[in-house]
Amino acid sequence: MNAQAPDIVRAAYAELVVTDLAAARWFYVDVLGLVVTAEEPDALYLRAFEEYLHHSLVLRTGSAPALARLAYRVRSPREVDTAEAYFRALDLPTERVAAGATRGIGEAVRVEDPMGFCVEFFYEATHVERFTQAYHRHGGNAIARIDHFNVMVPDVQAANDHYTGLGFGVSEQIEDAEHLYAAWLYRKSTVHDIALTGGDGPRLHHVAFATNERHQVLHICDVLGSLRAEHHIERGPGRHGVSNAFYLYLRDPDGHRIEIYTSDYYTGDPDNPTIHWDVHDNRRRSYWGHAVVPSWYSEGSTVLGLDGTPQPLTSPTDPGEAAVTIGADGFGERVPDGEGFKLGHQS
Ligand SMILES: O=C1C=CC(S(=O)(=O)O)=CC1(O)O
Ligand SMILES: [Fe+2]
Repeated sequence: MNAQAPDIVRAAYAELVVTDLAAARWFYVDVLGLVVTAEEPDALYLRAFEEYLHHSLVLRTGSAPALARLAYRVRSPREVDTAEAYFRALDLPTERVAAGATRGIGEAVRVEDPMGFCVEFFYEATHVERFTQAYHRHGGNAIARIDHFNVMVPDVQAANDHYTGLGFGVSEQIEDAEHLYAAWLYRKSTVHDIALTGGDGPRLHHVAFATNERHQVLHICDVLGSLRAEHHIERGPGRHGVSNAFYLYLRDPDGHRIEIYTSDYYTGDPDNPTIHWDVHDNRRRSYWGHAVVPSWYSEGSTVLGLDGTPQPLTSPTDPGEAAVTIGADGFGERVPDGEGFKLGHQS
């Protein structure tokens, strides 16, 4: 009999390894405006304004940039036990960690999932002051909360199946008749808590934070411009096809990708339909047809396994999205309405 999947509430925090904590502090606190919950000589614990759990991002000093782990909150302490039983039944490397293994987080279970990511499941966490209406503290770039993780995997279908097995709904997919190129899956009532991007993996593609309004996304761009730090902007601002969100992608001083994201949509009804995008639809990733900078498809962060060592990469066996897409989000030639997609000439 299959073990019961844990009742996962949402994507809750990520721990990133950074090589220069002061530079990371400048980016995440001075530029993005995240709140410092706690600070140690080799670690920062950060949260966004609407968050009352201890943190949604841990930055820890290390010799090379990496994703240490992704963490999901579960619905009760008992669900931590359920998670442990579920992953042990899958015969995956699993360990129980005591409260305080991560400052501000209670007892948790950590697993190396089938894709090679270290993923933690917890319930108990220290509550701290919530600054939802502390408008005197918000900058024009106020970030509300963590929204989702995006990971790079060589087999999107297998990763999709792992997460649906954990009870995630599928909100959107990019596909053709032969292949699933990307997928977005959710537990909370938004478009996703986890997105799967095809490519060499396991790698972290990005961690995304949500703002409540588009002007806060735009203000981050203006702040970076005024600081002559515009090189941290990788892609956007723009409107996604998938998710319908208004987006901006940044690269932090170590190259970790951070998305700032707002205005996706509700997915909370049990019959929420999956949206299927044809891989040839140029609007799928940028609804206005803007080109997607090649680094957005090709670059990601190293991932540490449960033992803390970098995970080796595996390449996809099937052709990737950029290999099969005509136009690849570029300046395609407009085809008469109703005759398929705006197809362009791939450079
Ligand atoms: O959050 C996201 C929503 C949509 C997209 S995409 O570029 O529109 O596919 C990427 C993304 O996964 O970062
Ligand atoms: Fe995203």
